[in-house]
Amino acid sequence: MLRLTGAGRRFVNGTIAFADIDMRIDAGEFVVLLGPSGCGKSTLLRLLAGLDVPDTGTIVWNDGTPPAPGDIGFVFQDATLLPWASAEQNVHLPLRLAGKSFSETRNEVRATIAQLGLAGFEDAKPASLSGGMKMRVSIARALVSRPRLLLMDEPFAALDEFTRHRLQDDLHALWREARTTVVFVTHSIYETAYLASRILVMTPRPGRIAAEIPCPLPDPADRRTDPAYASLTAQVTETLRAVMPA
Ligand SMILES: Nc1ncnc2c1ncn2[C@@H]1O[C@H](COP(=O)(O)OP(=O)(O)OP(=O)(O)O)[C@@H](O)[C@H]1O
Repeated sequence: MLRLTGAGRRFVNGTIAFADIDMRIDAGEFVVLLGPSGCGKSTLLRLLAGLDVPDTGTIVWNDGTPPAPGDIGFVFQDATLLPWASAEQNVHLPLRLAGKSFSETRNEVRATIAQLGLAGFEDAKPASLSGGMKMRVSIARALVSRPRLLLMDEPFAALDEFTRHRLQDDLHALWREARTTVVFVTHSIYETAYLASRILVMTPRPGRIAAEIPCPLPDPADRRTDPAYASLTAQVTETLRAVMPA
């Protein structure tokens, strides 16, 4: 889908977020960027979203043109919902910004809400939803325009462990079904091993891709108890230990 070559980003204050990043994202992958705080993961996602540009290097899209608005969905750590709008209105927002009325997109909006397990909560305002439900609305909003690329920046970091597991399960099931290309940023080794089809490990700032770990795990109903999952988390832990400075 895309390739970054020698990409670097240096801010005006001199901070080098990342340097010499070579990476490719293939269509249908679930790529997890795993790295310590401040290694430039969010900046890298912003670059993939077209919200920022590299100072050095290039980003090349396979079909020659950067994706149009609507081709990329973005989910942040905070659900960033409009507090005065219902779940349904929040999910409709990107379609509204693309000039599509609610009446012409009602079916897509409601189907996406149902896909995220929120049928019956269409009229609920964010204040009446739990943290996990708000994040579900946020993911539905990112998916409603059927993006080619879904970028997720630590979306589950603020959730409790139970809610986090359920959202990981549901996201993984959605990905298995639709095979939307996902780039997911996290600090969590367990989350990485559970979700990824390929892991890119980043070093502390300036971030570099220090290791790549393919994840040939099967798609079991419960990956968490699979011995292959345990050995993958051990492999990721060992890789982190090897690439992090002492
Ligand atoms: N606009 C900016 N101007 C200057 N420095 C910035 C700017 N944006 C980010 N940085 C710095 O660049 C580095 C990388 O930031 P970024 O948010 O990409 O890291 P991250 O790996 O996503 O961190 P975290 O995991 O804590 O969210 C950090 O040191 C940050 O303080």
